[in-house]
Amino acid sequence: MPTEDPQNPPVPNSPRERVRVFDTTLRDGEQAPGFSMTRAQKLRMANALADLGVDTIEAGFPQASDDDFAAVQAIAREVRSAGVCGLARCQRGDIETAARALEPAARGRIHVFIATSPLHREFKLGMSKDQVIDAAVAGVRRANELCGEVEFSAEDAMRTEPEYLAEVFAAVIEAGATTLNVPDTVGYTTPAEMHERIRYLRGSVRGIERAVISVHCHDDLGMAVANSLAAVAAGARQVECTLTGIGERAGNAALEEIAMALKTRAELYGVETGVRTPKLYPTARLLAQITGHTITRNKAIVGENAFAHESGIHQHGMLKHRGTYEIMRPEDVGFARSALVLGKHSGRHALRERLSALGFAPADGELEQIFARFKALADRKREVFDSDLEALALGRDADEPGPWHIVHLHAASHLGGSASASVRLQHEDGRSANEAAIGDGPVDATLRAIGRAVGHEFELTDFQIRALSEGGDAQGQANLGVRYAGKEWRGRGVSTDIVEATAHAALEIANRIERHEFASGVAVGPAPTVTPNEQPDAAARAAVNHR
Ligand SMILES: CC(=O)SCCNC(=O)CCNC(=O)[C@H](O)C(C)(C)COP(=O)(O)OP(=O)(O)OC[C@H]1O[C@@H](n2cnc3c(N)ncnc32)[C@H](O)[C@@H]1OP(=O)(O)O
Ligand SMILES: CC(C)C(=O)C(=O)O
Ligand SMILES: [Mg+2]
Repeated sequence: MPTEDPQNPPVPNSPRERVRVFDTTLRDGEQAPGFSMTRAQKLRMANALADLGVDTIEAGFPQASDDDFAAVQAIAREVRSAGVCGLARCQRGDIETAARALEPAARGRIHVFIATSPLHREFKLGMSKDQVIDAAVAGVRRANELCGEVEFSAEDAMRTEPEYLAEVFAAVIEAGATTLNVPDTVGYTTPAEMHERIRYLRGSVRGIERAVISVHCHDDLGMAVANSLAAVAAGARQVECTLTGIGERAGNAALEEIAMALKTRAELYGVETGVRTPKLYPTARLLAQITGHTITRNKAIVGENAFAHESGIHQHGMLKHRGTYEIMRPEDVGFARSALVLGKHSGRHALRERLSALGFAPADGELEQIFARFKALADRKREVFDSDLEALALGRDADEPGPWHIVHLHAASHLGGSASASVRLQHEDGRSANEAAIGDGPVDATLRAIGRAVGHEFELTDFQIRALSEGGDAQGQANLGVRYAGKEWRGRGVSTDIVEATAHAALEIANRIERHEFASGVAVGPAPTVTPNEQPDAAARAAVNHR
């Protein structure tokens, strides 16, 4: 049975028990090489985490540096809807510094820790079992004098003798700790071991009913989330995690995976978190933007492929019933919709669906021809885009996209001033166009110049740059969305130069518009969202989008 917890009332109108989310993106996450954030970045991220609905934000280690102190203080001052926590060793200086940084917090928490395992006691700290208990108790007492909430962590708990760990926890509860954290500091444990350890602690620690049991898992063996969930199943009621799993070495348990596992398998765990899951994807994107580390495409929950399907058999299933290949709704984690990506693994069902969304309704024989050419093209390209499909449907060569081609492009930015671009375009009918424009940066100036050259006023609705490879000669892909004639049009361009990639993307859009306007009897402008064929169970149908 779960522990009765006076500090952790059930969510109103909900029969489920609440599991608190303790986010340590800004402390453990930031500790990883290459993930340091500035004070302003940490503050921005803290506000986003509070909006996401985490219960506590571990904002930093105030003793680490003046800037970390200032970051924790600024977050404590500004964030009101989540608790704010600072980490401290069992040393008076660390604890008093943390208390000062947390002074302005609406709900501050000092997180005191000391390692308890034999290896850490003997080789790192040079302390006996009794000395570690004395330091832990003194640290918690001092923190308790200075702050309303005290959490204690037994670093390397999962490699600590269970009976000794229970002794340490009993002592710190007596000293005033109200959250007891069980870290698997080096990601060594397994779900079965974790379950057994939490069960043991709940049954053997004196005073445990007065504290919340927390778990803090690392991912060295790829089991951080599984171990955290095992702890919850055994009665832990706080999980420590980071967005996208950033953290020491292989990282921490990923917040978004825990939140969605508890939500998706609620019948199994019988608990819930306060995480506003539709904010997961945008918040993860913000973190990636701040740290400069992009989210891996196949990452669970927030990766670009999490709701994308390229295989024909899966696409066919998705078009019939989303539940065939998706266990979560994309909108529940912040994606607009599922995506059916056309590539060499796709089949006729998805192809016909996409062609129809683009305004083409080929008869069966015609579809067979388009399908054969589509497969040949897909064998050569990584993905087949709308512009390629249009070319195939119109009987053009997809590798000869025209009618406009770029002959010359020059873009320059001027320090402290606006940027300029000039383009020369050549049309297949012999016309050429020279235009120049200024803009807020070379990309903007290039877009304006191309728009002028082809005679369209583009209203930019989306602009993203994605690295396709690494290194100095990395290829970048520009994805553009523009509104023209009341419709949304998308284009992509690839180059080692992002301005050039953007120019190719803009030209792709211009060419598509022109081809549509030229091709008689073809509806202009694709609807960006495609809903599958009418099904009896409308709620179970997928909303899918083709990229
Ligand atoms: C598992 C974890 O994630 S723990 C958190 C890890 N995070 C960090 O270390 C980031 C912030 N750290 C720092 O900025 C620095 O390490 C500081 C400012 C805290 C300390 O720097 P320094 O005083 O130069 O010590 P240094 O880091 O080299 O060594 C750690 C010292 O803390 C001691 N120590 C380590 N953990 C604890 C603890 N929980 N309680 C008390 N003392 C501890 C070590 O025994 C060592 O003591 P010594 O200097 O007397 O030998
Ligand atoms: C400070 C503690 C909780 C920690 O990060 C760990 O043990 O991994
Ligand atoms: Mg850690």
